[in-house]
Amino acid sequence: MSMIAAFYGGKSILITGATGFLGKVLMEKLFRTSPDLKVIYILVRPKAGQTLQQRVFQILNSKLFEKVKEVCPNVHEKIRAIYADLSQNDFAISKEDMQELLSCTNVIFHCAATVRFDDTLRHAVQLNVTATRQLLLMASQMPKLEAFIHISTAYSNCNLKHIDEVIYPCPVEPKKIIDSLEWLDDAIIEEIAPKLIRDWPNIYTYTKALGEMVVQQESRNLNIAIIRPSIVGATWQEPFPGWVDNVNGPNGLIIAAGKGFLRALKATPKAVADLIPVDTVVNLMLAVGWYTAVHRPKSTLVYHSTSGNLNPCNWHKMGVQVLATFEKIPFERAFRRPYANFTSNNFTSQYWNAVSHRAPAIIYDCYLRLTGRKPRMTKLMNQILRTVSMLEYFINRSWEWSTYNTEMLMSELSPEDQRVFNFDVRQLNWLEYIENYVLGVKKYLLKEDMAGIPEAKQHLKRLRNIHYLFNTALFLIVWRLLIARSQMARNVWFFIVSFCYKFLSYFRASSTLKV
Ligand SMILES: CCCCCCCCCCCCCCCCCCCCCC(=O)SCCNC(=O)CCNC(=O)[C@H](O)C(C)(C)COP(=O)(O)OP(=O)(O)OC[C@H]1O[C@@H](n2cnc3c(N)ncnc32)[C@H](O)[C@@H]1OP(=O)(O)O
Ligand SMILES: NC(=O)C1=CN([C@@H]2O[C@H](COP(=O)(O)OP(=O)(O)OC[C@H]3O[C@@H](n4cnc5c(N)ncnc54)[C@H](OP(=O)(O)O)[C@@H]3O)[C@@H](O)[C@H]2O)C=CC1
Repeated sequence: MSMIAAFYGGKSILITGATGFLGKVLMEKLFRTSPDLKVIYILVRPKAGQTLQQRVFQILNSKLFEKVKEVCPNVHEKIRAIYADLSQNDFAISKEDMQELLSCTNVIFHCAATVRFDDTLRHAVQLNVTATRQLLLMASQMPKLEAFIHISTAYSNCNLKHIDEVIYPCPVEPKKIIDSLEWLDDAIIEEIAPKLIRDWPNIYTYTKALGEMVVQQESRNLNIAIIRPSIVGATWQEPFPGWVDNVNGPNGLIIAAGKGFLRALKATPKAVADLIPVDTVVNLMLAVGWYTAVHRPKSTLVYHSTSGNLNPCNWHKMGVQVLATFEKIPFERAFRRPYANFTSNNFTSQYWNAVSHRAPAIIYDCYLRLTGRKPRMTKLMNQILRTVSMLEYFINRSWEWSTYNTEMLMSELSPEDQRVFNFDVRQLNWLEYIENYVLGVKKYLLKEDMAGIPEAKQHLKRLRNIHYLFNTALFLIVWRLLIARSQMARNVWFFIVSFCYKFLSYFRASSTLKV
């Protein structure tokens, strides 16, 4: 019997960010392993014209939840969506809902955040710092609360090289920042933002670091733990391999590479690619929830959910495997044949951007214009290159994250829990994982049918022929121009032609002698 699964039985669990990538996998696992849990409260806002109920319905009817419905047929009754906007005061939760949350919640998983690297400082602080403080205040009024699990990121201290499982202080107190944002106007805030974030690469990682400080300062006598995942990737095993549902992080790049838009990347091939499967993170979250509630550690423990120090993979190995998978399982209607050129050199990277990215986009847009269609490739390419530039910081460096607490927790689990809530990344086979990942991107993100693979392969063959034809034509044009304008080129041309002629004559003569 799993102790962790039993712990969540009969519990009321509050999840923020349940409609996000991590949140959905967390809910799925909870329902599947503890179908006797009492209720999961999720704080949701209406979005993209959908009401809360429609959003919940869509999630529960997705492929991700197929297994849950077998184990927990009344899952619809066990999920209670509460209207909330985390960027508002008191989260805009109604009095009745707030009362229910305060009196019933046993465990909180705080996943909600803005993960955009380019968000405004005001919005990122509201979501990643102020909302965390507000939730902690709520938690302090919950008599039945047993554990508060805060999800941060392994990159919250990416201005350091070696990162321990401790909370590091930020140069400016979060409270001072929250207070000043109340009276400063947006223009001034954006002006001071670069000075505040100092050596953090973006507002996201900086505000996540502030969020951790808030957790430390406002923890009161709550049982709190912080989990820091690195780059969260598709599912490894559960509920099935390769599940993904957004274009963040590696996913967007895999699409761009598979469709042949992105063929070169400014990345350090030997830098560690610290990906962690989302189900591994979720298993750790559930184990930490149990451990924090049952063992009540004296201080706030931080757990790293990273792969680099236990089972490292580098960007080169990852790129090679991604490309190998594209060979077997190509994406449909590719723009060019997939190719991966990793370079850490600035000049080479600029060169590849011009030759491999911008030039083909411009040429294709000219073709669209000439055929009376609206040009779109340059815009798309600019968008991809902008995204790549935002991710570059993370693919050109390696970090060392210590994992003492995570390993300690692993050793505390029973063999059954180690199996059901496996977060031992040492067992991960990267090649298999990456293949399933690419397949998952094709199936669940691009919604491409496997039956289209032969046609996709044919399309790639056509692209290869066009590529050869284009290169040959280009070579001939350049050569013709050179011959017309340069004596040296004419001499070289004369030399080659006479050499070929002599060679052919010799060949013909020797074959005549043999006869
Ligand atoms: C050479 C070839 C190589 C081949 C081999 C490849 C091997 C594999 C290599 C793997 C390398 C991995 C490196 C990962 C490093 C991650 C580090 C993370 C570290 C921290 C982790 C964390 O702790 S935490 C989560 C991370 N947090 C994000 O990762 C958000 C980032 N991101 C944004 O901060 C915004 O994204 C940003 C960028 C501002 C743009 O912002 P933006 O406004 O310009 O664009 P948007 O994102 O809004 O997208 C506008 C619309 O384009 C749609 N779209 C976007 N990309 C699309 C696409 N590729 N295909 C189709 N559609 C796409 C999208 O769906 C929207 O569509 P719609 O408007 O309809 O919704
Ligand atoms: N994905 C990754 O690579 C990593 C993620 N993390 C952390 O994990 C956590 C979850 O990330 P992930 O699932 O990937 O992110 P997503 O962007 O997929 O999900 C974010 C969630 O936060 C919710 N949210 C955002 N703003 C509000 C708001 N104003 N009111 C209510 N809810 C809001 C979103 O709701 P809605 O659907 O309405 O937008 C969504 O459910 C975050 O804390 C992130 O920092 C850490 C390391 C890596």
